[in-house]
Amino acid sequence: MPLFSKNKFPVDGRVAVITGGSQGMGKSVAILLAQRGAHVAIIARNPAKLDSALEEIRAARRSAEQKVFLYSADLTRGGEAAAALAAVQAELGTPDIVWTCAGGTQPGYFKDYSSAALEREIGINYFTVMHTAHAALRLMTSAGATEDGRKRHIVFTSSVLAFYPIAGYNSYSPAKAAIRALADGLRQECLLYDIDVHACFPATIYSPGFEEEQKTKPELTKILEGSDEGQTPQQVAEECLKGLERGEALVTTTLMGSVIRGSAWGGSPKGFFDTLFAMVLVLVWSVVGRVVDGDVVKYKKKLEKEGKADGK
Ligand SMILES: NC(=O)C1=CN([C@@H]2O[C@H](COP(=O)(O)OP(=O)(O)OC[C@H]3O[C@@H](n4cnc5c(N)ncnc54)[C@H](OP(=O)(O)O)[C@@H]3O)[C@@H](O)[C@H]2O)C=CC1
Ligand SMILES: CCCCCCCCCCCCCCCC(=O)[C@@H](N)CO
Repeated sequence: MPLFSKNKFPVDGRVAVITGGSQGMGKSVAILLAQRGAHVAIIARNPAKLDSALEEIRAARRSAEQKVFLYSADLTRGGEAAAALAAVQAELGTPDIVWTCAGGTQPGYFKDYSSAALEREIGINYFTVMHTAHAALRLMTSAGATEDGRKRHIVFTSSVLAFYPIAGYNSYSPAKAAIRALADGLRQECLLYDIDVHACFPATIYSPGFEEEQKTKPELTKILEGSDEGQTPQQVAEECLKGLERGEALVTTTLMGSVIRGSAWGGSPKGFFDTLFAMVLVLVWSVVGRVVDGDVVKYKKKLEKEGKADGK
């Protein structure tokens, strides 16, 4: 292996926990890590979906020595997250990698949600991540350093919407932005413990969750995200892993994702080209932001012609 390509995210022989590992991106991440030699535990609510995913993960293993495990829990509750991770520790050992993929949204116009629905979206997209990270960090820190001296990792799954929130996702993007903030702050704090913290920022993933989204997604939102080609869950898992292997703190999975992130780096760790990108994009966005807002105004005028209020 060339000198400068040292893998910063080895998974071989390590214990990896994936929340939301029963379908979509989470299942693809679990399969990919099993193919690379990890012991894999998945956590989600629905036991039947967990069962069938675990069979696929078991079949993907490189060797029969690799252990697999599932645990059904609602991670919006702190107690269940702690119990789930304790069960993984008892079965497979202290987690070396905890990767949160649980999340999801029912897109819509903000005013149309009930207050309870808005709270549910924050629960699914932020509380699950917060509780999982909290429980993981407690286990990891009380277990002390790893035997082989390799770092442990906490990986979050956010969305490009954390950097550029668009109309129709306002129940969801704020939680994804909160994940980005947690990743940056916790990364700094975890320098104390030799634990790396990362966040991944996919754009459209053609997952079962995405199929559900399409049922309530406003036409305007479909127009705004129309330029995004989308990726399969497998592609997203592979791109995330590549970024993690390069040692990136914030990982994007497409060029468009890097472009959107380029305008929003703030104090997050970045490389040389990322810095150049950021300098250029601050200028580019003064045009792009206006163009995209212009699309919304165009859509409004179209609706007015048709005598409709907001496209519904
Ligand atoms: N699809 C997309 O276009 C994009 C998605 N993302 C993000 O990527 C991640 C994966 O998305 P996607 O592949 O679409 O996922 P899916 O919506 O297809 O699957 C979501 C997974 O999370 C689990 N889950 C949901 N709620 C909870 C909960 N309260 N406790 C425990 N597990 C839970 C689900 O299982 P169960 O229901 O049984 O609990 C399922 O395994 C999400 O965080 C999503 O927000 C980011 C960018 C784009
Ligand atoms: C120069 C810059 C050009 C930028 C143009 C703007 C394009 C916006 C694309 C937004 C894509 C939204 C993906 C949503 C992913 C997601 O998280 C949901 N599907 C929820 O799961």
